[in-house]
Amino acid sequence: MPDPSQTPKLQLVDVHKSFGPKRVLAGVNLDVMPGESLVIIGGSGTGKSVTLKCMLGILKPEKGQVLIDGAPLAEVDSEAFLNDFGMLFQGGALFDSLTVWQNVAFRLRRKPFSLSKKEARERAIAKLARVGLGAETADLFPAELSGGMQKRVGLARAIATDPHVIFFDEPTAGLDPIMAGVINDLIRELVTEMGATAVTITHDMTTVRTVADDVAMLHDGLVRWHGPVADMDTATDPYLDQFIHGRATGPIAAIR
Ligand SMILES: Nc1ncnc2c1ncn2[C@@H]1O[C@H](COP(=O)(O)OP(=O)(O)OP(=O)(O)O)[C@@H](O)[C@H]1O
Repeated sequence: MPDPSQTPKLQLVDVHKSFGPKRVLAGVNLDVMPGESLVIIGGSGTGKSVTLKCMLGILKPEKGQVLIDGAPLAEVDSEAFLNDFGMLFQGGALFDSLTVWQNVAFRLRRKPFSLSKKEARERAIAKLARVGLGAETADLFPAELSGGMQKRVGLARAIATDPHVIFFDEPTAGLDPIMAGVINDLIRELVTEMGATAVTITHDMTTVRTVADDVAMLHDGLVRWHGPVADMDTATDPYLDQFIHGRATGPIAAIR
């Protein structure tokens, strides 16, 4: 379990982000402790992806700060930061023209890792094995794989460099419920065994229950509820209650 006296690995402090007149984040505060798995939930368009992009430095907040290990993201060596994180993209985002092992090893062949082709292939095959894919998949192309296998390859790529921070963007999108369960279990196992800090965005409640230590719910530009996953079901917040039970009626308007 994370130690609360530690400096958070990632912090959003009063983050504001608008697009023209559209205010998306209106003062978001979030701490993610080292080794913690935070899952961010919220309805469509509530700003989960925008929050993730602010954490990654892809979007710049107009106001507020993103801190990495207590230092402002703007002052962190961005290359070192980027080299220490892994990401599972929604839909896999594999390179069609590269084989499975080349996809997994993509960053390993580049600086600062700079593995030889032989070392990179060996590492890729080991990571594929970790996500349940045999060496026979290494030389296939992504188009030859099922959606679930592609997701596993995406996971192998996300962990290829043994990162300390991993982001999962809608990890079960497009998967059937059984495959979604397999991927959720695998994510939880990997995050625990690597001791990594993980941030997942999803609206899949099964992902929340499998992957989260802590849950943060975004609504109307703010963190509406943040707490341990074990407290989620007994929390009295009506917005959280409506969301986690998928009720059509409640404070969240069903038509947005
Ligand atoms: N680059 C952009 N330019 C203009 N508007 C944007 C941009 N990025 C996001 N938005 C708007 O910000 C709002 C929040 O979008 P975001 O993608 O973060 O939502 P989300 O919670 O991830 O939704 P979903 O669950 O549907 O993926 C949306 O209204 C979206 O249209």
